[in-house]
Amino acid sequence: MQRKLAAGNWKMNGLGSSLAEVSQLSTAQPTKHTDILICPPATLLSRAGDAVNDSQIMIGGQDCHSQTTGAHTGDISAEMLADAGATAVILGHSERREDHAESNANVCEKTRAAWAAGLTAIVCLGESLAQREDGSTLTVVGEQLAESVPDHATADTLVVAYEPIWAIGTGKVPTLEQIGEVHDFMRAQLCTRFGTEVGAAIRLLYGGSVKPTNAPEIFGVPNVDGALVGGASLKASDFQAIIDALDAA
Ligand SMILES: O=C(CO)COP(=O)(O)O
Repeated sequence: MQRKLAAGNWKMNGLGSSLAEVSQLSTAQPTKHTDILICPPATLLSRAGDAVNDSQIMIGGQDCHSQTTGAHTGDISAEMLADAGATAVILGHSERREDHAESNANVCEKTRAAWAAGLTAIVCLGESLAQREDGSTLTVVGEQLAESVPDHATADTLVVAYEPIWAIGTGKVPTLEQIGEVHDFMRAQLCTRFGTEVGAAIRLLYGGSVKPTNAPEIFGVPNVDGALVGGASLKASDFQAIIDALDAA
């Protein structure tokens, strides 16, 4: 059985003092079938790597450039993330798509760069509130999935995160039926494109206001293989409760 994944996206939060939260997580009992990933800001990557110690916790980036080196002031390549100890990178988060005008094509190029550096790409998708309300959720998600993910994905190199934009940081969560509908749809699309074996094994994360209180029911939805957690990943006790709920699901 494919392992589940609890991924924490710290976004633009965290100073050296925040590493105490990572150290706290690193002392927990090993999970049975759940991988744990923390994606701190780039400034903390190598120190977070030190703080996870020899625990099972992995470290990831929040974005990478599509090129390996060059004149791109302020950007970070996938190779640099790997060099700093990352094993994965979040790509195409809605905040990147919005703040930096990232298109599906950009995300696709970045995913190729991540793979070339040996990183697992966590490709994010999700509809806006207007798109949810006008009934175009599956069209939008289907197009993002088709265009943001390059050919030749495998279960080791690709994770897909469904994050409805209107659920991020708002405390609003789709109904379990709505989450299930999108996850079933993404699963079917991945199976059609990459074959049943690969498509069934690619992990599908839900993200958007996941908290210790709602995690158990969300993890009970078929085709939800984990979570991409923002705010609740900043506090070790909250993130640990989400990890525990996933490991028990
Ligand atoms: O954007 C998210 C994770 O990438 C979700 O953020 P919140 O968990 O804070 O809603």
